[in-house]
Amino acid sequence: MILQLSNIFFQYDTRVVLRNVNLSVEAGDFLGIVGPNGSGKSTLLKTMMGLISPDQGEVKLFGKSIKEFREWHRIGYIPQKVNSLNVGFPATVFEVVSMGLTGKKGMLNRLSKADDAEVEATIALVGLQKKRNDLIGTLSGGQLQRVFIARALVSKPDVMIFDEPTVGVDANSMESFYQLLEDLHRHHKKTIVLVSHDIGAITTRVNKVACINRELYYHGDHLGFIENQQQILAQAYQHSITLIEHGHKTECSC
Ligand SMILES: Nc1ncnc2c1ncn2[C@@H]1O[C@H](COP(=O)(O)OP(=O)(O)OP(=O)(O)O)[C@@H](O)[C@H]1O
Repeated sequence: MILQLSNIFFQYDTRVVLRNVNLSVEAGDFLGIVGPNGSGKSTLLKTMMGLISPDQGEVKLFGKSIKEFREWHRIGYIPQKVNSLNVGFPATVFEVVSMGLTGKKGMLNRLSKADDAEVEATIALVGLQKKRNDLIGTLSGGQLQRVFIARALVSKPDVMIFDEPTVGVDANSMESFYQLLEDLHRHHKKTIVLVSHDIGAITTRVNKVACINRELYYHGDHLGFIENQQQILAQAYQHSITLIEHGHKTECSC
């Protein structure tokens, strides 16, 4: 078992965001997590990564309680809004991808020739060989996203966790992004967890789906989700009401 969340409750101040969530990720899963705006998807990922602690419940990574877990290089996390990060930072593609190894080796250790070769191979894997020496500030949104994927990938994680990776990426790059994920899953045996708004796009690519709106409404095989999609989404989205207030349209999932 790669990841196990048991009876997770979490609230920001008085607002309950996760209620009794039980979710597991097994080796070989390609899990898509869907749900309305503000339904707790990012909070769920942050809980998985130990960035926030649940008020109740237990998180286990690779069979170990998250409190004792230290092998963070086994998990590659690509946070939301990679594209809006400060890309004025004067570093090349090679340098940024190399940073993915410093966590594993420690900041003060120089990279060996073998490490450099690993960085080169990872840059090639995401299709950026020609951009190797370019400053990241000169890249398109789709290319920049690949740099961050390579940075997460270079330490050879077993699982890669993506939070809304296609936001700000154009349609062509999106298609090649999904192809890259498929390649990582199928040929490089990576377990993948992907949060997305784009239900149609992901349910045809993943093999498991979790549908959340604070509580979990579905977790299982993607075909089971597709078959019962209308019913599951109606239940999960039933509290997502659109309020018209003073002429402004406000999405409220409450
Ligand atoms: N740091 C925070 N402090 C207080 N409330 C927060 C904080 N972060 C998120 N929230 C609230 O918690 C709820 C869940 O947010 P979260 O970002 O987990 O949802 P999401 O499903 O990822 O949303 P989206 O699809 O819009 O990215 C929202 O109502 C949000 O406003």
